[in-house]
Amino acid sequence: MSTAQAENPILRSLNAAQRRAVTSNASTVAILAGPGSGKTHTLTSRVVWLVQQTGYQPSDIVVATFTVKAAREMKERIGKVLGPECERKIVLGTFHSIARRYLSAYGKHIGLDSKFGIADDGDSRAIIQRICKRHDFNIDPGFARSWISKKKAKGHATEPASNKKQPENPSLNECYREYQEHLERSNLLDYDDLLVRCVELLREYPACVSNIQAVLIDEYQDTNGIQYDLMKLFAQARQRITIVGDPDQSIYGWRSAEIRNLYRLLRDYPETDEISLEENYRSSQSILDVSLTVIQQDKKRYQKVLLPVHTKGARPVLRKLKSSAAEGDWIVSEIKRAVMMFGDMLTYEDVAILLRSASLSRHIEAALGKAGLAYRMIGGHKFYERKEIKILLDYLRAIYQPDNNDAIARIINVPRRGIGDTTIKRLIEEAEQQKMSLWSLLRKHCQGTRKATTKILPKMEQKLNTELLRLISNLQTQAQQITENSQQDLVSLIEKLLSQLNFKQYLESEYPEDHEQRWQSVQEFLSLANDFVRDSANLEDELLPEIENVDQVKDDSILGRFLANVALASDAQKNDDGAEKKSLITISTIHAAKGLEWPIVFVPSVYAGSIPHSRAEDLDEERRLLYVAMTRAQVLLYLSCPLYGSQGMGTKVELSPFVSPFASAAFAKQGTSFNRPVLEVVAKILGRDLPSEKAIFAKLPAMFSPEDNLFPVDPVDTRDAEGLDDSEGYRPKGTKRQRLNNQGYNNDDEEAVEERPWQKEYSTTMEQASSFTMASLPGFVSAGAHQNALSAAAAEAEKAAAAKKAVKMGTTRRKADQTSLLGFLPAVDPSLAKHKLASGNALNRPSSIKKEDEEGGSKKRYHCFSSSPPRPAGTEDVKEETATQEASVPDRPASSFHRTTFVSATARGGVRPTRAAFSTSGRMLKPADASISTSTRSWRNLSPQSRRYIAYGVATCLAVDGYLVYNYAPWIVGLEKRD
Ligand SMILES: Nc1ncnc2c1ncn2[C@@H]1O[C@H](COP(=O)(O)OP(=O)(O)OP(=O)(O)O)[C@@H](O)[C@H]1O
Repeated sequence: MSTAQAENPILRSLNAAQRRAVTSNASTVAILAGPGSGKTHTLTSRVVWLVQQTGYQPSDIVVATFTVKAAREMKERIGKVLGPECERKIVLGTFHSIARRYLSAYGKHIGLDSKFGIADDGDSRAIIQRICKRHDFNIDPGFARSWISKKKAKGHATEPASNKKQPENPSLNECYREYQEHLERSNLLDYDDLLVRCVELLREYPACVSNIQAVLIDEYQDTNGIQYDLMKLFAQARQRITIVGDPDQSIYGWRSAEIRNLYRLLRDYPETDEISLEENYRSSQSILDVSLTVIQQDKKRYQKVLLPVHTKGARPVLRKLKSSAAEGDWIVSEIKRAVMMFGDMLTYEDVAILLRSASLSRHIEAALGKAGLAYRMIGGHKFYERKEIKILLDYLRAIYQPDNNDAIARIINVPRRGIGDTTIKRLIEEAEQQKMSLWSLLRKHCQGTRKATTKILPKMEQKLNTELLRLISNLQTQAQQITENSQQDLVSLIEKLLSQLNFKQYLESEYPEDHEQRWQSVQEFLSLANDFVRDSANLEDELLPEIENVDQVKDDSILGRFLANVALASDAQKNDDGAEKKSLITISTIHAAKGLEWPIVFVPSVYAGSIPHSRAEDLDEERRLLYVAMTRAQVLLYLSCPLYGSQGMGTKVELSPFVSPFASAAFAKQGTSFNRPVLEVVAKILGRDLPSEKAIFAKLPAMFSPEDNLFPVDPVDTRDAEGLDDSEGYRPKGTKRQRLNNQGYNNDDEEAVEERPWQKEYSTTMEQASSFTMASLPGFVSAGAHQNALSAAAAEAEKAAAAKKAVKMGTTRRKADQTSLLGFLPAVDPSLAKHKLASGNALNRPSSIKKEDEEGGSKKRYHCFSSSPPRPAGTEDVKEETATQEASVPDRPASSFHRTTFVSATARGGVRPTRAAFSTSGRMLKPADASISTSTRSWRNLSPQSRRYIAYGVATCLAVDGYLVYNYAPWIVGLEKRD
């Protein structure tokens, strides 16, 4: 390296190979390297180098990334070095967003109306579904959708019929043709069209990219055929291309990503300067070792070196849990433990939970919600997919582009205008048959200029005319004014729309149970629109550079740009950039986590059927997915596997074959002890300051367990042995738990406990997250919202229980407002009763405190051990218990079942009593209301089986109610006899 290079600040943070890549003079540079080796870092530095040292104009550089999030991060990094002015000028974004900008500016040269809209996935699916139904095609609409998409991705979009290879089902071609016609009529482009039409544009009108000096592509291994063509076409003027990629991280095969593109590049550009980066800067050595063990099972892969720069660090964990619900609870407890034990050094922001599929989020979300931990989701459904927001967006789409049939169809009867689904369907069909837009058809109907084949009653016509057509036409005028008159803005347009629709009242009548939350979302939508107006006030930022003699359309409609921004923001959550940024745990699909990193990563549900996925065609790609997930971790990596899958206790699962061969050798069975040496290594890898022991201990809450010992390490399937039923703490509405009498319960009508119709706590998954999303953080789900959902579900369950009780009065002596604890039973793992806490590894005391003790100073109890007091000898119940071998539940006054560890928070050394009172009929009492305890039978008179059930019920109540929240592990709970 020359002295000039050594002094250059861009190069100072790079190793030799990275520097070579950044400064290479070759036209084509291919950087192929493993995860965490600094590929993105190098690519960003090369952009800076090309601007600062080579003298390229920022607007002559195109940088394509794979996700919106990655684009934003790269922009930020570049902005920090080159300044915001330069950052804005670089054409940087996803392939789709770059294509949209070019099509909007130059699309007229290929006959495209610059006011085109974007059909998102939902729109495409709906259109295809209608076509299949209309023609009675014997094809699955989902399959047709992906068939069409694949075809377009492979670059055959413009001539579907010319494909030599006949499709298995000829209806597919017909469906494709109609679908395409429909999009054209509605002036819509779907995601694939954006790329296809951009290829067409750049081929037919190369002048529009004649200024491009360099094209840089991140995550190259996931580009597909059409993206490869685009890359080449963008670079056609100077042929300068830099790509970074890793074949081991190719995970988008299902989206037609072509790993072969790597070989194509080397073939098409034989002079390519190939550079490999061999040092991993991200992860600890043990995380890297275990990740490499996973990927090296693929013998066909392209071998490359990847060496850790960091020390070993904590051993990755592979934890087995009884059920998916227990897995969620364990993840929560482990997150809390890590955050607490690292003091302020780690926050919830440092934690990611990466899922093979979005539907696996349900148990995790439930556990986080129960614990009150806020989180954000990436890769699931988003803010813009909430019902109320979709309605507003459809109105805005209709205003911007009334020929958008789908948007019009969705709002014809929203708010209700008495037009039924059948009429709407007929109208759409009529419009499609007449090859005219729905909007034109409706106008003709209402103006009486068309003899309708579809009958609409005159009353409906009038409503349509006054409520929909006039509204849209008026707002169109206003939208036009926004463009012409800067005084009018997008927000006021939306406000007018809201008032004309009486949207607040509409939400109140349509969604009486959660209209307030929905109205809050609407407010949030307004503030997003406001932010958009503010951020894109300068239209120049959006424009491509002027090229001599090349005509460019200036997309000056802020509404159009706002809608495009919404459509293309599908894989990004807008971060809250407000002053008080909350520390949020991230839940993400593995796909959406590509290119990102977190200090702590959890990969739940590592079982066959989940990863590899049961429907996956390419096992190697599934292995690469797991590899991508594992290599996102910097210092702590946790894999977990329940005994039963997320479908419930009926689906026993096996550990993933990708880890089972070396599970015991490579992984720890439970979370590491966070002792000082471990903390120090973590601090060193992350380059953060480690708080003092004293500072950490001062913040530890009472009853806090410093070890990962709240869940059995080897859970046993006690289902059959215990005769418990097989749910996981929730069951579908209407199904009944087995009566305890059948289980040998004391056959007395007092204990003939009636069912509580316990509902599952959460119906949300990442796919249906909209109803649980917190208004103040777009796309983020608040724990509060979950709590509300939980309370609502519980209230409903209570009501149903009371109603049922009214019918069955006499079967139980519980009062109407009392609920059976038995509803909670199966959520508690019976095997825990036999669980022994690990010896040793108790929490270390801060050295200063030890010293104080030794010197006879004030005796602060920083930790203590409790164990069960000796049993009262010779009592009747002890005998009974011995006789029946039911030793799992003690029959003595309140105490712990097992020895356990806890920490006192008070200087007085007091520990909150670990006991709970309850009435025999099942009502759990908190200490505060102990005086109203009305137990009619003594504990002693219950059978051991009954006691055990009640014990578990109480234990779970504690967890659910949040009482003794740090101590909710069931075996810590004591029982108190009350007569
Ligand atoms: N030379 C370097 N010195 C120190 N840290 C580095 C260096 N190069 C990269 N890093 C750091 O390593 C981490 C990983 O870098 P980066 O995200 O660029 O890797 P990557 O190869 O793109 O990873 P992946 O393929 O997994 O997305 C980042 O935190 C980055 O700041």
